[in-house]
Amino acid sequence: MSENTPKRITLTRPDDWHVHLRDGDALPLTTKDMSRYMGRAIVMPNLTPPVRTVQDADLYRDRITAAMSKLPRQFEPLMVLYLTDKTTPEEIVRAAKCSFVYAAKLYPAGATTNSDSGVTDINALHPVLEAMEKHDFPLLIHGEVTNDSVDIFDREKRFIDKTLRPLVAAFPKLRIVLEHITTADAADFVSDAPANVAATITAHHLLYNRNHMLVGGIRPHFYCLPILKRRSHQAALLAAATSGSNKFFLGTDSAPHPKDKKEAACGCAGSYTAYAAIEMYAEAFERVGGLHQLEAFASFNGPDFYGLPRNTDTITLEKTSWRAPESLDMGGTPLIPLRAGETLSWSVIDD
Ligand SMILES: NC(=O)N[C@@H](CC(=O)O)C(=O)O
Ligand SMILES: [Zn+2]
Ligand SMILES: [Zn+2]
Repeated sequence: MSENTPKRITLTRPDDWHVHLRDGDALPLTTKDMSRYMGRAIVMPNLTPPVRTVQDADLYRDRITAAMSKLPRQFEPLMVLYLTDKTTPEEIVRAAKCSFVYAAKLYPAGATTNSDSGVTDINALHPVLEAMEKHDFPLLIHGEVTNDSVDIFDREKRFIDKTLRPLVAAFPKLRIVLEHITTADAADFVSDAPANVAATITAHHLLYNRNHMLVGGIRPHFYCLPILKRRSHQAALLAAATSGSNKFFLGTDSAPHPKDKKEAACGCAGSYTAYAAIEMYAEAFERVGGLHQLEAFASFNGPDFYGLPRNTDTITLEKTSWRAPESLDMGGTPLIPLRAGETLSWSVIDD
């Protein structure tokens, strides 16, 4: 940390371009945490059953809005369709024309939490991708192959080589966000790709590597997909996020699972960070002397890529430490957030 690190920074209000709000009893907590200072949130559609149609998205958006109605401030939920083998080009056209669906998400079937209804053959999806390209409707991707034979630490790189590179070549105008990137390979691929290809990066992949998850005991709350990689990949992600490139932006991938589903013999993938997201990003950026790049990453690059206006008001962060809660209440079920009980060094203060 350099001596002239600021103790207080004011940023244009950020947005979260990748979050799991879940549904039902989870919504009071997830919408409360998201509403503290985020302007907008790209709401991931991997519910059970998933958000497959504009009508599903409309109803889900109503449930989110209802959960938010008692909160002191609101954020705007930007809805996303979940692509399946049965998605039609007509549904894409409907989504592109409606005012509240902003993208469609590709989950390779079996790649992550609630991806069972995902896409089994991307080649069969070509008519849908053509419609997306034609209507300038962004494609968001969970970029991992699912073959049993591919090592879990190699699944992102393999997806880039096997699927993403050909996809970008076949649909040169399609806007693509490679979500929650975790490797130097992904950072390099996105940096070198044309301007219509971008990536989100989570706070946890900037702050941690696989040693944090596995050395001295197995820590299930660090288990998320794509899995934390080795330290050199973490360094590459930090370099990309703080590089000043407009291709990288904030997406927390905050993904709550009940405590007993994480601390289990076969625990779920996903880490909950939304309660302290910008605070954790500030810590990561500060660690590499990149705080001056935080505003572009958190507040400019996302809306610019999606073709939406930047937020016009601001939030202020102060270097004041606070203790993260040991546990949160997700609709009557305990949820252990990432960093539970630990000290966080940045706070968001009211203007
Ligand atoms: N990231 C995760 O580990 N989990 C996410 C799904 C996802 O974003 O892949 C979830 O929904 O729990
Ligand atoms: Zn994912
Ligand atoms: Zn996610």
